[in-house]
Amino acid sequence: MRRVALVGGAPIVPLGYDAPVSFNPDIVIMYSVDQALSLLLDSATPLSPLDADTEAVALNHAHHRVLAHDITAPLDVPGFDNSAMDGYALHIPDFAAPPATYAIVQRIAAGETGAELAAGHAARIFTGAPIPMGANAVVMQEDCSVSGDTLRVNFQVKPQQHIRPRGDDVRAGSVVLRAGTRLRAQELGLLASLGIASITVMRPLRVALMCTGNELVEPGQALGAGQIYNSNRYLLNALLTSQGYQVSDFGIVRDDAVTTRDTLLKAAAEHDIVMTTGGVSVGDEDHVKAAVEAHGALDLWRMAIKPGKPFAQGHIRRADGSHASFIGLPGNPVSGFVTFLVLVKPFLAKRQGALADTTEIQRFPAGFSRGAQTRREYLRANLIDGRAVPVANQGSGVLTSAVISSGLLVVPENVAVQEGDLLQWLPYASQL
Ligand SMILES: Nc1nc2c(c(=O)[nH]1)N[C@H]1C(S)=C(S)[C@@H](COP(=O)(O)OP(=O)(O)OC[C@H]3O[C@@H](n4cnc5c(N)ncnc54)[C@H](O)[C@@H]3O)O[C@H]1N2
Ligand code: MOO
Repeated sequence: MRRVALVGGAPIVPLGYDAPVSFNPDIVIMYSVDQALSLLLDSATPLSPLDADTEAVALNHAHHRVLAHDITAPLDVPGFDNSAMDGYALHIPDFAAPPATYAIVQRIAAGETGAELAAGHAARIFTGAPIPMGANAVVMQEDCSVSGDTLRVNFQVKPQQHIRPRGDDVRAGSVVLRAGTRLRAQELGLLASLGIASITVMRPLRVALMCTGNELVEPGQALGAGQIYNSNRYLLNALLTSQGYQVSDFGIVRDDAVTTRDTLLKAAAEHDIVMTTGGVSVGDEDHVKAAVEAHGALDLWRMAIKPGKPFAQGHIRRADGSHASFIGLPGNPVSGFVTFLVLVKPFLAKRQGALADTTEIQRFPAGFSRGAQTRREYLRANLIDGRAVPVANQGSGVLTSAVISSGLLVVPENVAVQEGDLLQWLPYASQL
């Protein structure tokens, strides 16, 4: 007979407890977040950059995509010594003490090339223009005076000042980006600076998203008694597309066993990942878990996290014997938001073939005190005067808590917090 762990009476897995790796359907264990995360990551097989899981895309379509191969610079950037300032390129013979005068003999704008500059001569030059042969420094126009064709410099000029040397940014032949890099704006700019017009990236993971619940109504439609709008669909679609995944939106799935099963199987046949919201707790109308167990397996269910305790993960078998990954997010929108950021995001990133996130852990002093809790809690909080202060209403259905906060403050399980204790801080800005 199944023993269902109840809130409060659950066999909470203490920190450091070495839980069995396989899910035993007769015993419902509460995994710690760390255990759950390592189970998830261990089970996340990356798409292979060697097979059909790659595609060539133009740079403008590569935002958020993951590089399939290392990128080696085909050229130096900049490709020539150039001026960092609007001013004058000088051929200074001896860098003697000021003042000094130079004959202005040429003018070089960006995109042009100049002639060799003789000793004691100056070239009018503009930012980005090539430094002419012979020039060994640039002075800013506001630092010197011009009279006719003569330039007067009243200060000590340093050799090579304001000259951006060839290869200063990137040297030809160096590896500039590693396979598995997720392309942000700055990586796209760098690739363009190398003249690269299209790149090979991993095909995006195909994610089927469905929201279960008879109470759900799409925005734009009238609400009946007891109904609510489907917020998870929009929240999760945005989270998934912000990471570059290809989302198939299955909309609302009604709470009945057959519809749930049929939709899950159809989604599994055509997608890498099947993601559901709702229906993973212990209620009679929670059909998702049962369908996954019947047509695959749950590898993970319930963990000591707040919000997000009923989080489920597993796989669904396809007709050909392969399987799709299953992610069952709790129905409460903030629980889905938090478990997506903490667990699903790194899982999907690894499945996609992205390099692991190596962002350094940030910590901030707690702006509050409170007793120990058995679940690790991710409080929606703000940084105020250098302290992390949770927003007032932390309900797992209270989406405004995620809107008015700037990140998640992590309160470890079984630890009492004293004001000033350093707690891990996960800013949304680095998450989304
Ligand atoms: N007896 C117990 N009841 C509950 C437990 C428990 O351990 N024992 N856990 C609670 C916790 S914690 C959570 S979280 C929820 C999660 O339940 P489910 O994942 O099965 O989700 P539902 O019951 O379907 O919905 C929960 C809640 O969220 C609302 N919801 C669902 N989908 C959406 C959506 N797409 N957009 C907006 N809101 C949605 C739904 O109406 C419910 O209010 O279970 C607790 N119960
Ligand atoms: O874990 Mo639930 O997400 O506390 O509301």
